[in-house]
Amino acid sequence: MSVALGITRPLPVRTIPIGDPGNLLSSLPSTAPYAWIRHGEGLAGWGEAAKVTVPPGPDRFAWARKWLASVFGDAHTHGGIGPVAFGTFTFDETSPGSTLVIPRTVLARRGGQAWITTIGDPAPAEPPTPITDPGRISYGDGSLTAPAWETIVARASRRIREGELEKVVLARDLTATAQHPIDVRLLLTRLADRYPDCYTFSVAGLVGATPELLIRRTGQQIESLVLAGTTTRGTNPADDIARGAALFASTKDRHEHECAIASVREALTPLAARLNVPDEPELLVLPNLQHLASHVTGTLADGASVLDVVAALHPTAAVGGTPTPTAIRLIRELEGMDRAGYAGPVGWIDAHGDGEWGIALRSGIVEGHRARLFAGCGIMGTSDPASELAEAQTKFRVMQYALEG
Ligand SMILES: C=C(O[C@H]1C=CC=C(C(=O)O)[C@@H]1O)C(=O)O
Repeated sequence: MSVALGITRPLPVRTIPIGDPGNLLSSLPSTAPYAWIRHGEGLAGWGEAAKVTVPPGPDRFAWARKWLASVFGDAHTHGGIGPVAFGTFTFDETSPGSTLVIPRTVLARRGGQAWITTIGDPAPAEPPTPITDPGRISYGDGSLTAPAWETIVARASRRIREGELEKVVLARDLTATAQHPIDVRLLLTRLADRYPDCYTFSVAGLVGATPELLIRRTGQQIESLVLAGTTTRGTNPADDIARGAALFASTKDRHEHECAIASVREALTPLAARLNVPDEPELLVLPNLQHLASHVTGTLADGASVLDVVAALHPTAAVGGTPTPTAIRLIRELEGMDRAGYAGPVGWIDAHGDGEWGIALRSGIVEGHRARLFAGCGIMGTSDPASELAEAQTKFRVMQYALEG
């Protein structure tokens, strides 16, 4: 565990409204950029006023909350977006690497208004260095080859048919090696341009564009976008519509989605004074895929922070399975890898306990010349391993596009 950087408490914070800052990403430095962007709004941060590695274990979210309370103190802001912590939590509570960072500078835009928050003496404004290209990218298998992954999908599917569990989400990883160091800002720019409906993020080396909002808290209001059930885009508009309709009609995908919804409903019910879960999913159409999606809204019963809600929700059956403990055991048994931050909560929290956290899908861990990319699929008793592999390959394309353009 490390608490960096001798910060004074309360934090010497200053938030000021500013004019249009343009593209938030264009202010980021190449080293350790922090970002959370959707439709050009969100946060870009740099510098580290405080940073901590959260110890693994069942109490990690409570530990993180305590740390945040001690660092934020009463650094509240009135109006605008003040100091925030960006965070990434590993998928598996026993895995190391969950991290919280309070950047020294945060540029924020919400509802067309913008603010800059600085902690301590503002760092001298250095013009960001030009974004660089990583050159040629070569890929390799991660923990399992494609055929070996198909084998574990078949095994999981059989275990489901035998009645051990209802659903499990299995993932695999690919390694990417670039000719030159990978500039995270290039990945962010490509992702934000191509996937404006997704949350493009960069937190402590974990980079991606996720369509899945685990939870947003704004005061007492909460929102979640639950995704599970996937098909590809069509080759023409009629084909696109036909594939979407087939997804809606697919018993396998509807059941897969219902598992994810049930896990979210179960986690939120004890925390909510009011909860609205739609009876039917909608279709979320992304540039590469279509998902069954349910927009869940509610009001919190008491002062739970966004991180308390994250703690209650993670892992949903969109990334774990049903029942959760059996699915987690099967994931540990079959995948043969540490998911690290992939499929874990990623996002930000402010000093009031508001914030937005996604599930870190369509993502990779980037370091120097190398990246480790992840993709997974919900496996049911009727899953066809070859189709699940094809779905995972399409999901990898998001980060492959970010790397290659
Ligand atoms: C696990 C992933 O996606 C999840 C979210 C949406 C749809 C999913 C599916 O249809 O399998 C997955 O549950 C991933 O993108 O790596």
